[in-house]
Formats: sequence, structure tokens, C-alpha cells
Amino acid sequence: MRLIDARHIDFGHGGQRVLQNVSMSLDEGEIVTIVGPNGSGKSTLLRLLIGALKPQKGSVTRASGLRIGYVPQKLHIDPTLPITVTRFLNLPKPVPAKAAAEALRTAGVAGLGGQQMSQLSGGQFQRVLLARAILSDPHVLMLDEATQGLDQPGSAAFYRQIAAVRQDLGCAVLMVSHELHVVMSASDRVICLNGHICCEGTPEVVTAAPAYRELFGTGTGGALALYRHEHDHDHGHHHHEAAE
Ligand SMILES: Nc1ncnc2c1ncn2[C@@H]1O[C@H](COP(=O)(O)OP(=O)(O)OP(=O)(O)O)[C@@H](O)[C@H]1O
Repeated sequence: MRLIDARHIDFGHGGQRVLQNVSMSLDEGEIVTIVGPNGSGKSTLLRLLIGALKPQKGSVTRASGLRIGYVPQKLHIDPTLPITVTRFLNLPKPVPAKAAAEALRTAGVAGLGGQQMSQLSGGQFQRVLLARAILSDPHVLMLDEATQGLDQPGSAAFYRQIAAVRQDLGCAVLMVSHELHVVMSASDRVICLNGHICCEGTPEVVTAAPAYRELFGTGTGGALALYRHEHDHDHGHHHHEAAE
């Protein structure tokens, strides 16, 4: 089933054109990653897909009743403010203790509920944000550069967690990253954005595409090979393999 469908979107901030003729869609259960250089419009595209921004041209359609769980890039919490993980999960609205514990387990941080937010490692903190997104029982998880500040093994572990969450919840995942090597191999489909869609397809197809190589160079083979084995199975989706 199609969850989100964007058709021929144009968007600018002020006079500056950011996105031009962008069309993309997200189907049930798939993991799609948007990659692109700084300022290429990745966050803007996510906000358009969520509905926080309206396209100036084109359209965004979301399946009716679609629930989106959003994991932000960073969340600053005043380190002098004492707040436990469980209390954090109860903001802005209270959730049953069982649901909170379950979300922490699904996010890979079971039993952390009593800890202070300020005492979590970077990876634990991001998993708590993930747990909070899971609490809304989302059809789609959206992550915007969710591994900023983590080292590469930390990022790789986080993305493996995302794959596990997808298995658990059966949700689709749409993420934005410029950590190509780690992220791409965990994806069913990759969209390479630079104001417009340069190329898209499976990680293999995109890494081989001339437009991608022009933007990012070719030094990703080794890291890609490391994680690829997890994705030799078929999710029953149709993948677009055409590169521009
Ligand atoms: N609220 C805003 N007002 C004005 N300009 C904005 C606003 N948000 C983003 N921009 C501009 O739009 C362009 C695209 O920004 P966006 O954040 O979507 O890119 P990005 O690909 O997510 O970048 P990064 O990888 O650096 O996070 C940038 O030139 C940015 O300066």
C-alpha cells in the first residue's frame, strides 16, 4: 500500500528555490533513505512529506489516518534539568507504564526508564527518541540525520536497530542522512537529492550511478559491502531501478 505520494513538488524558502520537480513515494514496510549534500533540501522535503510545509507547486498525498513517528536530528535538554527517561516519554502526554517500557525494549534500551536523560550516551539518547516515536504506533518512522554525533560503529548499530524496529512494528522508514556508507546498505531504496532527484534505486544502483559518483565520489565500496548481507531478501516491493 502506498503511504505517501509526492508529485512534482516545487518549494523555495523566500526567493531561494530549494526543491524542483521532486516526485517520490513511500510504500508500506519499506526503508527509504534520502541522501544528498548539505543544503540539498533533505530536511525541507521531510517537512513537506509530513505536512509541516505546503508545496508551492505539485502535491503531497498521505494515506488517510497515517501516523508518522518523527525522530529529530538533535534534541537539546537542559543538562541541569533532572528528568528521567520515563518522565520524558510521558511528555507531552502521559502514556501507560507498560507501553513506555515496551517502546524502550523495541528501541533497544530496555530497562533504562529510571535513568536521567542527561546521563545517557549519544546512542542511548537517540534510542530514547526512537522509543518516543514508537509510542504513537506509527505507520512511518521518519528520521532526520538521527545519528549525528555518533561515531561510525555507533551509527551502524543505530541503523541496525532501525531495521529491527521495522521488523517488529512492520512500519515503513524514511530517513535522511549524509552518512552514505552506513545508511545506504540498510535501505531498500535510496533517493539521491540535490534540489532535484539526481538518481534513485537500490543502494547498488545508486552507488553505481554517475550522478551519485559526481556528488559523493566512489570511495564507499568497502563499507557498503560490510552491511549488505542483511538485504539479500525480497520484501515483495517493486523497486525502481532506473537512474537518470
Ligand atoms: N526556514 C528556512 N528559511 C529560509 N531558508 C531555509 C529555511 N530552511 C532551510 N532553508 C534553506 O533551504 C536550503 C535547504 O535546506 P535543508 O535544511 O532542507 O537542506 P538539507 O539537505 O537538509 O541540509 P543539511 O544536510 O545541511 O541538513 C538551504 O539553503 C537552507 O539554507
